[in-house]
Amino acid sequence: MTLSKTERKIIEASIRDIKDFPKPGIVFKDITTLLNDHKAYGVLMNHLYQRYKEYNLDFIAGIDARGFIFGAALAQMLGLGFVPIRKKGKLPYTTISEKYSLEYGVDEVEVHIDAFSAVPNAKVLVIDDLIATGGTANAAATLVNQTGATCVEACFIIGLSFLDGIKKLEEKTTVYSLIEVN
Ligand SMILES: O=P(O)(O)OC[C@H]1O[C@H](OP(=O)(O)OP(=O)(O)O)[C@H](O)[C@@H]1O
Ligand SMILES: Nc1ncnc2[nH]cnc12
Repeated sequence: MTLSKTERKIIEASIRDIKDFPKPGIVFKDITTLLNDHKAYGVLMNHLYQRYKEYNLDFIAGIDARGFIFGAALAQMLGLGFVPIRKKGKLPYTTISEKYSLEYGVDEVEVHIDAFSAVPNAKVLVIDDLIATGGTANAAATLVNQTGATCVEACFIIGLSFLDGIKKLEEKTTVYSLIEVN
């Protein structure tokens, strides 16, 4: 199930473009306006629910920080557990971690080693608000797979398809992005 034209229009209209943030030449896709728009947020969450109720998922894993907002709400709607994939140094229990490249330098994400252990061979959806270079999502999918679970799909509200993040991630898992920005 994919987004209808009407659903796409409502969601797209609720996302605000901020030019030259955080630096000149970047158009920042601001999802705070989507979250503030009850109708658009509802259309989005209902679409995600309708799509993923067919997937027989075991967990939703959200990426720090904006992926938590969509991931935790979706997990609750689907009756599934939510797992946070966090930036380094935030999780209290034993973790596994994965480094990834940013435009400048490196960063690292972590997950609790037992996050998916309640279900053997768990099927996991990774979710975030946006994919740009794909470094963050790639590291998240790698972590999920390293725990013994499987990342069956990675979902993004916005995909910056002028970068090759989606293409790279598709080598590892199925990718679904609702709004593609060229
Ligand atoms: O595809 P990439 O090039 O890896 O970039 C995408 C990531 O960047 C943003 O998060 P950010 O690291 O800014 O953290 P935040 O959600 O805490 O703002 C966004 O929410 C994604 O997680
Ligand atoms: N253009 C963008 N807008 C919002 N979040 C981002 N993360 C990486 N690139 C981004």
